[in-house]
Amino acid sequence: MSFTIPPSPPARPNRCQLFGPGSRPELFEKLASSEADVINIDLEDSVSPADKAQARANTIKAINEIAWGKKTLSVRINGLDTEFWYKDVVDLMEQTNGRLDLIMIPKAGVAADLYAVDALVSSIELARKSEKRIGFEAIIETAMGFANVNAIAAASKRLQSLHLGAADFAASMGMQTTGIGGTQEGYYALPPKDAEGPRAPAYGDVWHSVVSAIVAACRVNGVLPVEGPFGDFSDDDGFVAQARRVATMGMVGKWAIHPKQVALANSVFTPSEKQVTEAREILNAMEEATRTGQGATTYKGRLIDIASIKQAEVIVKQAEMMGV
Ligand SMILES: CC(=O)SCCNC(=O)CCNC(=O)[C@H](O)C(C)(C)COP(=O)(O)OP(=O)(O)OC[C@H]1O[C@@H](n2cnc3c(N)ncnc32)[C@H](O)[C@@H]1OP(=O)(O)O
Ligand SMILES: O=CC(=O)O
Ligand SMILES: [Mg+2]
Repeated sequence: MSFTIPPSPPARPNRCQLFGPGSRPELFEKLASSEADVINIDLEDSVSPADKAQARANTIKAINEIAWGKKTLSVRINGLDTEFWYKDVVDLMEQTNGRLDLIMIPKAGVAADLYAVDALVSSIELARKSEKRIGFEAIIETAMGFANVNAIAAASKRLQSLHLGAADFAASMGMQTTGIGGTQEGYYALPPKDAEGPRAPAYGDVWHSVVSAIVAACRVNGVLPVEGPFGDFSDDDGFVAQARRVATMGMVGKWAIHPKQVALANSVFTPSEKQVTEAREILNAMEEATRTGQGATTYKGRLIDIASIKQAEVIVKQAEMMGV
């Protein structure tokens, strides 16, 4: 272990973040009564420019009037290159009653993007003598954000989670796709020309490198790594496959852009009974090994050692936080 110990991320469940446009107030009660851990009301890309002011007003009313229960409540503001974002922040902070938990910053490109929002939020909190400190979420969804992900993850003490936004990321990288997340038709390899058997394509994971970069940046800085949208809400199997891939890589949750995706995300990001039982058995086996002076032993025919304790603890801690 390095002498530098990374901070722990916020200890709250973040398995599913359900999004709804601020311009569709008829959805707000449905967001509040969903099973998602986090609710994101969107003022950005799901709201047309002509609706921005009304969406902001709807959102402020909803934050003040709807019973959000124990949900973490977040609003995605407009990008820092627009004329909308400063008023999003000022109005949200000055006209809500303390129920808002997080502000989501889209298209974060450099650490100073978070610094700028932090300065504005801090000034408003000081002016209002606010006891609550608003947290941040930021989306990595541009080539610039990818290139600067480590600096962005370290940019503000308010930052609680970093997200991959596959749609904008694909556009910014110049990727040849219009699909939002998941397996991409063009990203495959074929067996060599003279290999035996059928020449079936093997699809690769086009998001792998950016997911890995986000997870590492988050783990170094005590921030939660979260996957963004999966646009084809008719494809449950595709959603689950994508969610399982990123859960295996260390992400803690995923967005839902339709209510039918909430249960899918919750099931993937809640450790299963089998995983928890196995993790507890590994901890017991290692306790026994330690008692008899061994650093390594076997569990179900495979090696486990002191590193296995840390792996098993990840799953047990997740299960305890989620009450399973
Ligand atoms: C790339 C990005 O930036 S993604 C993040 C920003 N995007 C968003 O926030 C989009 C969020 N999602 C939506 O706006 C909508 O779900 C859409 C446009 C995709 C589909 O909307 P609809 O055509 O109304 O969906 P559909 O008819 O299947 O809805 C089924 C039911 O779920 C409800 N519903 C739909 N979307 C949502 C939602 N996001 N949250 C809660 N409930 C919802 C509908 O009101 C409907 O309820 P009902 O059965 O009581 O009538
Ligand atoms: O904001 C999300 C995205 O995929 O773009
Ligand atoms: Mg986006």
